[in-house]
Amino acid sequence: MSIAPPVRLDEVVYRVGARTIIDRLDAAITAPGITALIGPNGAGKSVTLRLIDNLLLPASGTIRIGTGRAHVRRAFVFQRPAMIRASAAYNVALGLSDLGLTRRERDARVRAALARVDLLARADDPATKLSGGEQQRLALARALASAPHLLLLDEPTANLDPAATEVIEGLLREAARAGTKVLLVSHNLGQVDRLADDVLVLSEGRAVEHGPTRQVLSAPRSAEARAYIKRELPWTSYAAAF
Ligand SMILES: Nc1ncnc2c1ncn2[C@@H]1O[C@H](COP(=O)(O)OP(=O)(O)OP(=O)(O)O)[C@@H](O)[C@H]1O
Repeated sequence: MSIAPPVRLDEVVYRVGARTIIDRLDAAITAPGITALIGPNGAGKSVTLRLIDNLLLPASGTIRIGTGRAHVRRAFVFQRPAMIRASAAYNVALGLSDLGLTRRERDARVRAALARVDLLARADDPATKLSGGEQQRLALARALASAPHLLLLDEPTANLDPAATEVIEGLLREAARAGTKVLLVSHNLGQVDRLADDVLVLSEGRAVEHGPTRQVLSAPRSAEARAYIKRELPWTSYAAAF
């Protein structure tokens, strides 16, 4: 059981050329559990995840993860998972290389992770030959195998059928219960409603709202959040609230 690390963004700015993509973003994601990042296309959700994972560097502002006392193990599941041309099992094992495990421990973890996403039977198949949805499950297996303190996911179920989506949602709940802090980008507000403890709404590179899921989805306070959520509402149980 790990302790979910807090994630704090303070006046974060990210630019590409002259364009400001993230514009003085402030957010304090301090509660454990699952936090959803929502907002319209181009709002800056994926860039924010990459900034949190240190894959991008802000032009200014600060990002603090954890309390500074202990190393925070992170894992990222991208919207389009990148697999190397090797077996599914090898792709999962890659995520475990710097954990100091024995070969036997590593193999056991790989097998357990593959079983959790129902891909054990495909362990020896080339990862690049798996379907898009299978690769997405494999990416989650790779991420979970390292038992991360912080798990960042960008639309992890976008290509999955409903049964596979349910499996993934169950695994995310389980990880959060075990103490992993989960940050999830999703346009599926039904999923956000099912999974998230709190919701951070981004619009034009800024955080326009952050609160408990029920409150944000049923009674958003900002005009931007209201406009976005209203359009997505037919998929949720909140339609009647508007
Ligand atoms: N390297 C880059 N070069 C140019 N523009 C970029 C770059 N990275 C991101 N952007 C732009 O920044 C904006 C925010 O991108 P981001 O991918 O974070 O949006 P998003 O909220 O995740 O959107 P979506 O819901 O469509 O996935 C977009 O307009 C995107 O085109």
